[in-house]
Amino acid sequence: MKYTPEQIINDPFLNKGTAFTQAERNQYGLNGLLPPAVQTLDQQVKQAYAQLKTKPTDLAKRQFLMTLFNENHVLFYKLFSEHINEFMPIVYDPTIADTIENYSALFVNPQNATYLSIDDPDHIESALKHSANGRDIRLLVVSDAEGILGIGDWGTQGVDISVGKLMVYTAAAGIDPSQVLPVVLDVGTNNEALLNDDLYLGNRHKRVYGPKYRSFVDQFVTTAEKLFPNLYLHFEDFGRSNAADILNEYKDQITTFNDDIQGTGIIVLAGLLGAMNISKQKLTDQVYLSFGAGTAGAGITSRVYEAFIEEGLSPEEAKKHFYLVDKQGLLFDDMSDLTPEQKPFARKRSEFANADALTNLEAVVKAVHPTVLVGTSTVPGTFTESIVKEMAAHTERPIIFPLSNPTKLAEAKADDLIKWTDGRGLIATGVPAANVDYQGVSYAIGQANNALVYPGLGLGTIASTAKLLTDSMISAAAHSLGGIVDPDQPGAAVLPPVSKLDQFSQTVAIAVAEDAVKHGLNQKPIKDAKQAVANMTWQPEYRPLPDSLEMDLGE
Ligand SMILES: NC(=O)c1ccc[n+]([C@@H]2O[C@H](COP(=O)([O-])OP(=O)(O)OC[C@H]3O[C@@H](n4cnc5c(N)ncnc54)[C@H](O)[C@@H]3O)[C@@H](O)[C@H]2O)c1
Ligand SMILES: O=C(O)C[C@H](O)C(=O)O
Ligand SMILES: [Mn+2]
Repeated sequence: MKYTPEQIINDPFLNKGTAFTQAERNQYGLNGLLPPAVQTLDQQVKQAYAQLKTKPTDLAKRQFLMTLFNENHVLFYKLFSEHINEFMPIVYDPTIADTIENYSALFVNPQNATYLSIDDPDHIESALKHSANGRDIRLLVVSDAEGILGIGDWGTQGVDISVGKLMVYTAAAGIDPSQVLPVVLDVGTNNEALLNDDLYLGNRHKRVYGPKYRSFVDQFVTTAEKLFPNLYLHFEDFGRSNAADILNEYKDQITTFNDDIQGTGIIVLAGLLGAMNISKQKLTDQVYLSFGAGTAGAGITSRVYEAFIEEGLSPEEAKKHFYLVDKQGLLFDDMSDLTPEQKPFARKRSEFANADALTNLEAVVKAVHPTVLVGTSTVPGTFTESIVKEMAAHTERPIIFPLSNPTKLAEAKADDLIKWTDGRGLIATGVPAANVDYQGVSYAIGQANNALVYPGLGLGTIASTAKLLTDSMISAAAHSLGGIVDPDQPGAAVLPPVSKLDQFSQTVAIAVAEDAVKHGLNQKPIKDAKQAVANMTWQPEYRPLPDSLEMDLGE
């Protein structure tokens, strides 16, 4: 394909805006298509940051940043990487939830995403091909948007979670933005508000389930694998009835990852290991209670359980440490509506004198005395003062992770948890939380969000050319985050700070790549996993336009 000068300026992968040098303006026919001044990338970054600062709300800031992204990827990522701590909550969770809820009304640009419709499976291949436009796609994030964060079903509007997750991959781990593709599978929506909204941009019918749905997903997976043979396929925010089934179907065949199940499992395990470093306790002495045992809750439980086994417990011994609470209360093995992921951790009624009364969190906390309480229930405010105080009465360092996103759905707020536990709580939240000052100590609150690990995990897996993503690689990722925080500092956080996300993403990536190579999963020869990760890491800086670029200067 030949480019016209205009097309270069309008292609976010090529555009440098005012940073095109005079020589480039001469070569590519850009004279007069830009203001005369030639700026450096740093000058552009400063100017864009100043403009961002004039925006009154986080949503307005996000829209400004997305406009920048649509115009110029290098500038967007340079700006993002210089302000990672400040921009994460704007580009990603929690502000991303607002943009998903308002996607159709705010729509201006498809942002190089691919929109696949269950009503039009014949166009899966051409749509993926045309979106990739000849790019070497190595990483694809796909969502069917049935379970966006904790806000439910958002149909086509969920495309923004694929876009947003990919932005974090690049900002955190330096995945080349020209090698990624965000995809939404529009299989309908059960969100009545969307179905009745004139502006809604997705398919206007109920969500399709069953064989037709699965065959659509399969057609998508097969086609994507065919078109992009070196693909790392990331699934995000699928519903509870599909997420684990889909992962189980493909995880032993292709390099694939479910963020809500596996990514969340890694970050929570890493947070628990961080908590153990602080409390000097043993992981295998903990009593673990999951409140909300859906995709994330069951995924985390399974990962932490595996860690107990790795530390030497037998499966029977390990299982005794885990309790799942869902809508029914404590999950018992005689319940007819357990998911396959819940079943292994369901308890026997005979273990309790008052089993039939264990239908709410408070009763279960009283009965089992958890030392770890993880919330993935989507029900805000459920870690109440009396529940937390009851838990804290029976353990020296209560570990409490209210993880439901976005902010409005969190089971508790960090400052309340610090107060209610008299500063003894080891707390992490799903969205960023400010330090909590309590009785002369400043408590740093870790962010137990899968965004702290999925970028490094993906980079390490892709760089190592691993043919599968294994439990061993996942475990390596979870164990790699130790040693960054000083656990003996008063008020230390259980996880490293987001401000260092770009640094520790490299640490995670190297640990994952080394594990893959150690187990012979690499498809291409790799001498040095660390070097392979470094070679794969993209930097936001202007490069010469490709030699292969052919110009149509109309002369
Ligand atoms: N921090 C993170 O990295 C992270 C990662 C994944 C998910 N999450 C959050 O976890 C939450 C759940 O996500 P998911 O993908 O597991 O959703 P899901 O729908 O698969 O699971 C939610 C579970 O909570 C249960 N639940 C609903 N009401 C309840 C109640 N009153 N009491 C007890 N349980 C109840 C549901 O029955 C379901 O099993 C979301 O808010 C999501 O944002 C956070
Ligand atoms: O998207 C996030 O912020 C984390 C997680 O994947 C979620 O679904 O909540
Ligand atoms: Mn998610």
